[in-house]
Amino acid sequence: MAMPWSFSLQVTVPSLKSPTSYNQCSSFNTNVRCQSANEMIQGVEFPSRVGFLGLGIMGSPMALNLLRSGCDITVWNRTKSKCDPLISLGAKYEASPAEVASACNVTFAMLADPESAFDVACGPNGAAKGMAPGKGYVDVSTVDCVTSKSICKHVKDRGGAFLEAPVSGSKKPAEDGQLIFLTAGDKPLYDTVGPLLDIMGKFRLYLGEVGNGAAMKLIVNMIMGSMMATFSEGLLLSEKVGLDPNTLVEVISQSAIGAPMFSVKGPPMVKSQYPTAFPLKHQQKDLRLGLSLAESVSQPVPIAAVANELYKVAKSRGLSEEDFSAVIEALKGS
Ligand SMILES: NC(=O)C1=CN([C@@H]2O[C@H](COP(=O)(O)OP(=O)(O)OC[C@H]3O[C@@H](n4cnc5c(N)ncnc54)[C@H](OP(=O)(O)O)[C@@H]3O)[C@@H](O)[C@H]2O)C=CC1
Ligand SMILES: O=CC(=O)O
Repeated sequence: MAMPWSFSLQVTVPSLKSPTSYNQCSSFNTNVRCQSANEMIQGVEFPSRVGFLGLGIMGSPMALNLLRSGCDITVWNRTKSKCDPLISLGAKYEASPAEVASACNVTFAMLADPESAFDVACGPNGAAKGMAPGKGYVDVSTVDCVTSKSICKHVKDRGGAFLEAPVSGSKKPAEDGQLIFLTAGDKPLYDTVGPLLDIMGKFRLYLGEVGNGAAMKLIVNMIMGSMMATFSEGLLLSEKVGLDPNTLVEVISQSAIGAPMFSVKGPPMVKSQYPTAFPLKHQQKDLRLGLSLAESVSQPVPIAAVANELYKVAKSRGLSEEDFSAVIEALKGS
């Protein structure tokens, strides 16, 4: 049975998994759905109006992919100018999160941190004010479990449904619709927004109670932050002992510890280049939240704790807005 916040469009939805299919979408009229020759999904149920709050590095391409696939999108961002490219492609605009939520059946939020996610959802003009029975709120920001549960409560107090759905994957996966969604919360809402998650991502997981998605995301990023820190040490050590760090990257890529992160970030790191995909300040935030999660269950995480200190040093050296791979700079100069 269709949930109250959805309706059946009975249309053909494109697979947006390759940049080629983006290029085939020449019209951004929200009534027109682009079609790709392969991987068509028939009769998909979409929420009729979709809101998107937070158009930073991640939110912008995610909202763009929804727009390009024909969703009726309404956007809001604290810095309004970031809405303009989407508005010029056919997105609607509302002046506050509350107004977006009020105008839409389902509203996504992609905010920087727990404070901004809470404020945008539950502040004076927050999305919760626009929630009502039959509406859904999907928070895709990386936050801690306590914040997520608190946002959930505010949404539910207004009669809405809530799903936390933090993503794994960075700027490029967001652009390519290749994100991984780690969701938890109201299952009917998960089922309703599934087709939207499939436009933005390649894989989704439903983990049950609110807090489980946030915890999974923080654990993944705690590991990632530690991996990047030790990779940085290895690159610098290889250079100091007279080895070519690019050769180290190559060796790692062929070995059991090979990971796309090392192959993609390694070569620019060797050249001291850190084009921002995942801001260092967000990686440090995730380590901080991961440590707090570990503390809450008395789990020792000494490696992550040391890695966190390194990111704090990098931040103090003015590297917050650089890519998190710039953490290597914190190890230089001795
Ligand atoms: N970049 C990445 O690779 C990934 C990031 N994430 C997570 O996704 C989230 C967003 O990341 P990303 O897009 O990179 O971050 P950005 O810093 O690019 O964007 C942050 C967004 O939050 C908004 N914001 C910040 N503070 C406030 C506030 N006080 N009130 C209202 N809005 C605010 C910004 O608005 P404004 O434009 O006005 O500053 C912007 O829209 C973070 O939680 C991050 O950890 C998850 C996976 C990958
Ligand atoms: O949160 C960052 C990511 O790359 O995932």
